[in-house]
Amino acid sequence: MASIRVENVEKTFGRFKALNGVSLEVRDQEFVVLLGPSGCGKTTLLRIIAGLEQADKGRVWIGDRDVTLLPPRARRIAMVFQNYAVFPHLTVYENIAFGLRMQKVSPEKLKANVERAAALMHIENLLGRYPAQLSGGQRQRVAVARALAVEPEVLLMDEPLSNLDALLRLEMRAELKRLLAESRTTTLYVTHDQVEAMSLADRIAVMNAGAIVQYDTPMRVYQEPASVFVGGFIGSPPMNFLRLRVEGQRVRLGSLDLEPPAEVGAEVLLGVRPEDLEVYPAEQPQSFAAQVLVVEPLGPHLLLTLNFAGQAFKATVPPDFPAAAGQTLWLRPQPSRLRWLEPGSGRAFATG
Ligand SMILES: Nc1ncnc2c1ncn2[C@@H]1O[C@H](COP(=O)(O)OP(=O)(O)OP(=O)(O)O)[C@@H](O)[C@H]1O
Repeated sequence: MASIRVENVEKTFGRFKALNGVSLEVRDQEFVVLLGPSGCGKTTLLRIIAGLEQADKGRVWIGDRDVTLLPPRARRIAMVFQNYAVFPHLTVYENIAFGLRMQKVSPEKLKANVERAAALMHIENLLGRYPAQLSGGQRQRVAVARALAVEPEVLLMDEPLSNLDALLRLEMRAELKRLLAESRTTTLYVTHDQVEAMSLADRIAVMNAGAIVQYDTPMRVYQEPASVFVGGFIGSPPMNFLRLRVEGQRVRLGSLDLEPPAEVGAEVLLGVRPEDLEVYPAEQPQSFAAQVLVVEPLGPHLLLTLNFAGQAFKATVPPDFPAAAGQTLWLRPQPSRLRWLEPGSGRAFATG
């Protein structure tokens, strides 16, 4: 097992800059998720680490080895792809053994590694079957077992759950979390699914337009997004951003009198998550009024869309909360959960 270090990697396709000076460090045994919208460069970064793509600039280390110029097979990595390509004409055993046969390991080691990887993925009883006789989730586990069988120093995974239907995907997510925790392999995992990223990662590297825009634990990324982009990309519904005027270093929001960071200009964005707004049917001290535009019953809660001074935002309330379109409600944000951001750049102000 080993750490991964990427330093200042750039990659251009024609005139399109897919990676714009990316640096990233994944600690030994850490599980890091690369998260971002389609086209932001996640797969390109993973392929550069795997050696399937050459960077224009920058370096890649695995452990203390500079692998920048090494071919994929010399990097001691294993990859699991979206379409996980298990070979249909080979049994589960032979699928898992595939990489080991390529490496020409001894028959004893081959058998031991296949059995260990199969046990880790809990598919010992399926070794004699062919892929056509497996469920999607089982095939997925064969692909992960095959990757782990070669004892890679790092495991690279590119959207490994995206071919599964929604329910199986949910099940496999928890399975994978448990199984990979047992294997303790350093893992870099690509997804555009923010819930998957939150669920699996020790740390999330959020990417946008060829750059890493925040790298932190899931809870920090969720509660303290570095920008409007991150707050909007993570969380469903996303974080609300209210544009407010600053007067005499204060921001008035209904009867709330807030102190923004010292560096603010004439306007500021106030970021607050829907679940961090307390909602009341009658006027309260330290609150602001808003009109209900839409009520959506979602089961565990009602999702409200409200209007404050021409700006729409969301809040959640318990399912039995009396809310109807057209009504006025009063909202009080939890002070510790407020986020101040700069309207021009969308960046969060540093908090103390
Ligand atoms: N071989 C290539 N030739 C030209 N452009 C490419 C090539 N590979 C990737 N790109 C472009 O580089 C950008 C980043 O692609 P990449 O596959 O890394 O994105 P991604 O974040 O993984 O997206 P997705 O989630 O859709 O897979 C995209 O705009 C893509 O079209």
